[in-house]
Amino acid sequence: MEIVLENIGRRFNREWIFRGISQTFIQGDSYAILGPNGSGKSTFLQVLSGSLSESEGKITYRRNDVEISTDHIFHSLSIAAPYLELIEEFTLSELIDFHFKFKAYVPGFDRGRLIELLGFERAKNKNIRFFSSGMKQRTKLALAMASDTPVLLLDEPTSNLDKEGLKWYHMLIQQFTANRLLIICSNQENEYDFCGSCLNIADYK
Ligand SMILES: Nc1ncnc2c1ncn2[C@@H]1O[C@H](COP(=O)(O)OP(=O)(O)OP(=O)(O)O)[C@@H](O)[C@H]1O
Repeated sequence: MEIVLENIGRRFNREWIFRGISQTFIQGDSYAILGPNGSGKSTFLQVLSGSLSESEGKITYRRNDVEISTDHIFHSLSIAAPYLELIEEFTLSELIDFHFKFKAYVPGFDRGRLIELLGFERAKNKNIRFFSSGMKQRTKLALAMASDTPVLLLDEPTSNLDKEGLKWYHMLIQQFTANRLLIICSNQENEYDFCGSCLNIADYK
């Protein structure tokens, strides 16, 4: 899988958030999207994922040399981001089953193993509404990691995680990201210091 950006720009009304980004993202590599608060990292990730349109330029998604349209790219992506809410009315077990109606598990995984990975055996029948913010963040990360997609997009992956959570996040990165295209939006070095390339969104104003 590769994502090719040619001269991409996005504006809201008259304000350009970024312009002139040309970059090829290749499966098997990891990339950090950097920049201070409000610089446009999340906007960039949403454009990259096809959930927000670009204002100028061109994005091409290709898998095994076959082009994928923006309308179908969702199937190839997993996203964990603060603005993507979990369904609060579901229990953890229900949420997992719902999520995996739309995505396949990575080989060897199922609901039980995912709950084990989360360490939430005692919370599996608890409504998401009653989860702490850290528990919700762990859940978002685990759902994305355990989905069998070539592309993994993470926005502020360790927000609300404690020290143990940070270690757990690094374990997930080790276990689940080999041979995938990993893109992380961050302004915290310990979230992305293993990434092979960095792109600073503030350079594209
Ligand atoms: N729907 C929108 N309409 C107008 N402006 C928007 C919209 N969404 C985002 N913006 C603006 O785009 C800019 C970039 O926001 P964005 O959330 O992408 O930044 P960020 O780098 O992810 O920030 P943070 O690190 O704080 O999460 C901000 O000035 C924000 O106000």
